[in-house]
Amino acid sequence: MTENKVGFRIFQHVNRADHELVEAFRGISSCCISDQTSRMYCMSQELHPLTDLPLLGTAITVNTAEGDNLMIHKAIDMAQPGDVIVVNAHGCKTRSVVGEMMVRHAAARGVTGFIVDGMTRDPEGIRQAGIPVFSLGSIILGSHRNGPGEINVPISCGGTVVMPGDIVIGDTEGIVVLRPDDAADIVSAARKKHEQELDKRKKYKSGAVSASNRDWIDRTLTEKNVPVL
Ligand SMILES: O=C([O-])CC(=O)C(=O)O
Ligand SMILES: [Mg+2]
Repeated sequence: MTENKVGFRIFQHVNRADHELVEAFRGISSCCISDQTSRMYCMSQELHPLTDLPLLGTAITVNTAEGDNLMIHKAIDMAQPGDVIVVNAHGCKTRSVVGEMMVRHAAARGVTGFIVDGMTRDPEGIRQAGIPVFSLGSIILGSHRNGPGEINVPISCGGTVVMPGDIVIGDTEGIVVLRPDDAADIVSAARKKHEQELDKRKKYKSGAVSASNRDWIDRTLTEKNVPVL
């Protein structure tokens, strides 16, 4: 029998979404992507963006003990360019688990963002570090470095399941998580919606009163027998 290491172990292999598929989402707003998932694959808005940079990449997942970042440090060293480090820190608000130096080190290794369901610190330094970071907030207290924790297991982050290799897309609106197998079905519809919105924006700016078809409103009200008194 092998020694039981459940809760304190590292999986190295990640089935990352194809680079081209990931890149196909670049520039599309997270809202337009979310709308193509029946609005079912978003993280909680409690995860705040510390920067206004867009986030895009494949997930490396970390399940870490409250207030401990040993496994996050290890994940930074294991990450490949294009990875986003997604951390379940169990919503712990009494201690940070990621700070500026970690973010800068990760960015230098090609990591494209962090999502931390827990606290970060050094908010100003993180804003200057050049990659997007989302967290529950900032706190001065630093992290322990003892474990336990796990790398590259399915995790919960922002109330959503994240699997290693998933596509994560974020901006100031929020964060969407996509299984690679679902992503191809979503991308063209999401881009179409995004482009329609850009077009409508132009029309509204130029003074067009009705840039979109409004028929559905009265149709729905009629279907529901809503009296207009
Ligand atoms: O050292 C840590 O654990 C967190 C931190 O403050 C940094 O990375 O700058
Ligand atoms: Mg620091």
